[in-house]
Amino acid sequence: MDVAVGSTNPVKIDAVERTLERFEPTVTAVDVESGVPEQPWSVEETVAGAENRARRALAEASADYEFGVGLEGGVTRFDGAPGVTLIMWAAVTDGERVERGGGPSLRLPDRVAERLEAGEELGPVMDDELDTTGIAESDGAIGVCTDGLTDRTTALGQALACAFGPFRTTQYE
Ligand SMILES: O=c1[nH]c(=O)c2ncn([C@@H]3O[C@H](COP(=O)(O)OP(=O)(O)OP(=O)(O)O)[C@@H](O)[C@H]3O)c2[nH]1
Ligand SMILES: [Mg+2]
Repeated sequence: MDVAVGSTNPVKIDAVERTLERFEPTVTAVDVESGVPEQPWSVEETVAGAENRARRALAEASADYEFGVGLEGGVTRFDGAPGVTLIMWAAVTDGERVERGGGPSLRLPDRVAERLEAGEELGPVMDDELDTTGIAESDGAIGVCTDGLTDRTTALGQALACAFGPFRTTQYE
């Protein structure tokens, strides 16, 4: 099974390889535009980014690729909930149908949220606050903010499972 992923971020490629392991996929990174801002600021924008990445990755891959996958991280405010929430969404397409799946979400620290509201992007803000380099390519904000109870690979993998599963099960026929 050949899968084209709309990102070159190794953590996203790893999430796809690990989650789909039982299908023994060949996973290829395709450098595509998400078509949304670097830091999406709503569920709609985040889902749109995931869908664009999935469609564009499949369109740019060679013809024998079966699936395009898009993974997108975003932030949003939810009515009635305090602060700014990190969200992540996956989209999978077979070229006709598109399925979407949501991943874990959690409230970001207020000092991080304030900088996002000023227009900054989460990855660089986390690196700056933590004095790390490339946290978005390893544990991610979700790994740091859960004290390692989960990490970005696992979290994105959960979103992917929810978007990919409907292509495998007969429950939707
Ligand atoms: O979903 C996430 N889970 C996390 O735990 C996490 N930690 C940081 N970020 C940041 O969220 C922004 C949009 O993410 P994103 O989908 O554009 O990813 P990315 O920029 O890392 O890769 P890519 O755009 O090259 O594919 C980027 O600033 C990421 O650094 C996370 N996103
Ligand atoms: Mg990005």
